[in-house]
Amino acid sequence: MQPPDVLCLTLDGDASGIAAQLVAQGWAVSHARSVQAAQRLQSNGDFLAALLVVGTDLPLPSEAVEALLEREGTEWIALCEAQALNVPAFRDLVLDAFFDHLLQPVDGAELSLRLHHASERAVLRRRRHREMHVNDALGMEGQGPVITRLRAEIRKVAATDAPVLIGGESGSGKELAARAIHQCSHRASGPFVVVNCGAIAPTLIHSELFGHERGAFTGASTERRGLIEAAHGGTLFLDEIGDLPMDLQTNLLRFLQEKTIARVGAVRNLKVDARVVAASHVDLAEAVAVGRFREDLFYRLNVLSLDVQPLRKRMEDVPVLAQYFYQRCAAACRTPARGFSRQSFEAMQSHDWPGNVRELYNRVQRAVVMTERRLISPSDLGLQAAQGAVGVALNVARTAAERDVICHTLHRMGRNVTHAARELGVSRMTLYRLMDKHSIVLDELQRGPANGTWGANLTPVRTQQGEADAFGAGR
Ligand SMILES: Nc1ncnc2c1ncn2[C@@H]1O[C@H](COP(=O)(O)OP(=O)(O)OP(=O)(O)O)[C@@H](O)[C@H]1O
Repeated sequence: MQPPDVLCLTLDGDASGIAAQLVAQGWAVSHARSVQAAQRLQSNGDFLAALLVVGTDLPLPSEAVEALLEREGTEWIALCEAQALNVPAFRDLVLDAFFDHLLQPVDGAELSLRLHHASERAVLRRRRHREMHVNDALGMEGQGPVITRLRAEIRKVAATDAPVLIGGESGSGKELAARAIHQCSHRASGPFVVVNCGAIAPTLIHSELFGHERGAFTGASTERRGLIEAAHGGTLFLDEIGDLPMDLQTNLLRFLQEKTIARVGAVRNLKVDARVVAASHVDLAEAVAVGRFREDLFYRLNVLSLDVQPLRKRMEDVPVLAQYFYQRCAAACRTPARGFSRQSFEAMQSHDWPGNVRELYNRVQRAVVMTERRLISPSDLGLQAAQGAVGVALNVARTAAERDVICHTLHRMGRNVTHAARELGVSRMTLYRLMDKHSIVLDELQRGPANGTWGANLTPVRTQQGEADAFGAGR
């Protein structure tokens, strides 16, 4: 087994004795004698635990040390003389930024034990960071204000158990929003059952939803659990709720009020614990007004409501969604395509997307499968090339350019963050923040750019040349 790595930074004095003790305890010690050297080691290695050995030269060069300590994923232990803790600035730093501290002279076994604890803590922190990152987007791509607000609303409604009614045009992402509510809720480990009320034959829908007992009707040779029961402990997603026949609306209302159902042909009721999330692309208030939907059920379902906006009202998300779908499709099939042409992005920006996100997905999927080009063209997408200068929003272009420059510089500097930061004229901390913002992972830069560009989250930027100017998707 590989010995665990520890970074040991000594700012003054001699720590060779401590390093020797750690080696004797089975640690692989990377020793640095300056903050810069420690930063270099940290950029090239992966340390769960690190040790700062402090002598008498206090206070420390605070900004540089703080930047080092702030780096996500490493837990630090301070090793100092007792009187060092009388220096208020150092004492505060120890309290605020270190996992633990030990006083000199130190016992090697004790130090090793604390470093193991620190490593375990770093593993936990990294896991939480990863999970938060995954949960951040709730599986919903897009960075614009509309989708950001929707994600915030989803988190709020997920914290309750009340019914939710989701409105929005077909293909806009209502089911995805319902899944996100389920996944953010305390029911996440339970089932998520989807019922498309418009797709089940009226003669079957009652027994599909509520189940039936044996012999309840001709052909019911065995008892059967319905979809509501199948959602016990989880979430029942009723899509196209406006298509539910009137008599079943009454039964559903009873379920919402009493949390019990009766299977067809049953003599007793069953208790079912399922949260109901319903969606409709028709205006249910209007359906109520014309007598096609029960008013009491509407109010019962509409306790909390979410509106998923059509794609044409959040065009800033189109490039991000297109890249996301491209990557998904390209990973699943052989395609010569390496990204979209500039004209494609322009054509996507001028299209009205009546079929919303589903239409965008279908167009990209078709293009990835069918194209014979390196860069997907508007015709591959089945779109007209945009007329005139339809551009990409300036902020979108800026973001893409910023990411590209950072990736290129890090790659050129052998993924050394310190050198790249110097080259870019920013501090290391700023560079780390920017890498975080653009989801840049150092390891992934090893392979180099596809088509000379770093595409993962890139969106188009206008250049002077023709169709060949585009961002690849960085596969
Ligand atoms: N923000 C998003 N990020 C990634 N994929 C999305 C996003 N929004 C929608 N999609 C995808 O678009 C497709 C349509 O979404 P969804 O089925 O949720 O729409 P819907 O509004 O429920 O449609 P319908 O009304 O026809 O049932 C799905 O493949 C879904 O995964």
